Parts: sequence; structure tokens; C-alpha cells
Amino acid sequence: MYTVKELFPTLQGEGAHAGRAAIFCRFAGCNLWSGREEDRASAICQFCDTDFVGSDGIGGGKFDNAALLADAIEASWASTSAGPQQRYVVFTGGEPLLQLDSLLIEALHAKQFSIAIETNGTIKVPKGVDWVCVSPKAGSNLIVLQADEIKLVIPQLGHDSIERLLARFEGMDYRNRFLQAMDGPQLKENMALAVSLCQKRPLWRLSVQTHKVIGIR
Ligand SMILES: C[S@@+](CC[C@H](N)C(=O)[O-])C[C@H]1O[C@@H](n2cnc3c(N)ncnc32)[C@H](O)[C@@H]1O
Ligand SMILES: Nc1nc2[nH]cc(C(=O)O)c2c(=O)[nH]1
Ligand code: SF4
Ligand SMILES: [Mg+2]
Repeated sequence: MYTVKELFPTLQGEGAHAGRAAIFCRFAGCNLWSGREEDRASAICQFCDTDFVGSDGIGGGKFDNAALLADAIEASWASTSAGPQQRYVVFTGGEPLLQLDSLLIEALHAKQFSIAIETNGTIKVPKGVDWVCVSPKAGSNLIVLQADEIKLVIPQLGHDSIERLLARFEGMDYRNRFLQAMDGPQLKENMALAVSLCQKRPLWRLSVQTHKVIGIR
């Protein structure tokens, strides 16, 4: 059984694949926050911009098996009139690795989908995922030490220690490195910090949450 908060066609808004047509499958639940506002201040991850509780969003629901969820993802792709080429699904959440498993990966590969994940990097990635974006969270135990993409939301630590953190990630096996300004009341300041860090440390590129800028989901 898979619990999906929402399932919708859109464009990937962030990172190396920004602008690419994708189905977003947002799984319910996360291991770093309950999703309840009253727990936010005591959570390991406190800045989340997403509602991932329950299965009541657009296209959400409980799917009894991998075949049923893969069919729903395929139907969502077809709903945009896209043909069978370039099929792409992004699993996010919440934390998708609490639910994504080899049965679902196989069912989607059988339908010629490329599979991407957005993960906090605390859970082992199953075989067969085609694109891994890891977004480490301060205070969590990062175990995904190799990925296609790292997308670090800043600031999560004092400004001095951000540069030490960047230096550490520069020495690791991430093929694309992005900084993303933390959304919220300080977005403007955070964006200025991200821009200046990208200028100072050109191994990093800026990831703008383009879907928010243009008003799509
Ligand atoms: C909602 S998370 C879900 C996937 C996974 N749990 C993770 O944290 O990577 C999706 C992406 O949004 C980023 N994100 C969450 N809250 C944000 C915020 N307030 N500002 C900018 N990015 C944020 C996360 O770091 C992650 O890259
Ligand atoms: N369009 C769009 N792109 C995204 N990239 C990462 C997202 C996420 O919440 O994981 C996201 C999202 O929610 N919408
Ligand atoms: S780890 Fe991801 S889904 Fe979980 S609370 Fe943090 S940003 Fe949100
Ligand atoms: Mg999002």
C-alpha cells in the first residue's frame, strides 16, 4: 500500500532538470517532521514548505499495489496529451524513500518512465532510480553520499559554518551542486546569500524554485 498526498503533471521547478515536463508523485509522511505545525519547532527539519500529511490532495489516495499507482502515474502523463516519449516521474514528499520500492520502480520502467527522486538523504536509495537529488538537512544523519545532484537549502547554519559545509560537499561525489534560498519570511536575504555564495564558489549553481515564480504547482 502506498499513501500519496498528491499526484499531478507539472514542470520540474528546481535543480538540473528545471523546466522539464514531469509527473510529481508526493508521498505522505516524512522521517524528519510529522507535518503538524505544533511539532515544527521541535522537528529535525523545521523549514519545510510542503503539506505532505494524508492523501487528500489532487490525485492523491491510497494505492493498494505498485501496478495501480503506476497506472495512475501513466494516466496523469497522458492527461497532458504528452506522447509516450520522455516520460518522467519525480517522487517527492514528504520523504519518498519511506515508500518507494523496487516493485514500483520496475512497474514504471516497464512503462518507459525515467524515475527521479527528491530525498533528504537519510535513507538508502533503492536500485533503479534514474536521477537522485539529495537535499541534506542540518542535524540529520546523511547517508546518501553520492548522487546526481545535491541541492542545499540555505541558510541552515550560521553563515560562517555554511562555507565549511559547502567545502565538505565540494569534496564529495555529487555530480551537480545547487544552492536554493530558503523560502519564507527571509527569502530576499536568503536569495542574496545564495547568489553571493555561487559567485564566490563557482562549483555551485543557483536553483530558483521556478514553479513558485511562475505560479504553477
Ligand atoms: C518538500 S522536500 C521533499 C523531499 C525530501 N523530503 C527532501 O527534503 O529533499 C522537496 C524539496 O524542497 C526543499 N525545500 C523544503 N522547504 C523549503 C523551503 N522553505 N525553501 C526552499 N526549499 C525548500 C527541500 O530541501 C527539497 O529539496
Ligand atoms: N514544480 C515543482 N517542482 C518541484 N521540484 C521539487 C518539488 C518538491 O516539492 O519536491 C517541486 C514541486 O512541488 N513543484
Ligand atoms: S525532509 Fe523534506 S519533506 Fe521532510 S520536513 Fe524536511 S523538507 Fe519537508
Ligand atoms: Mg516543493
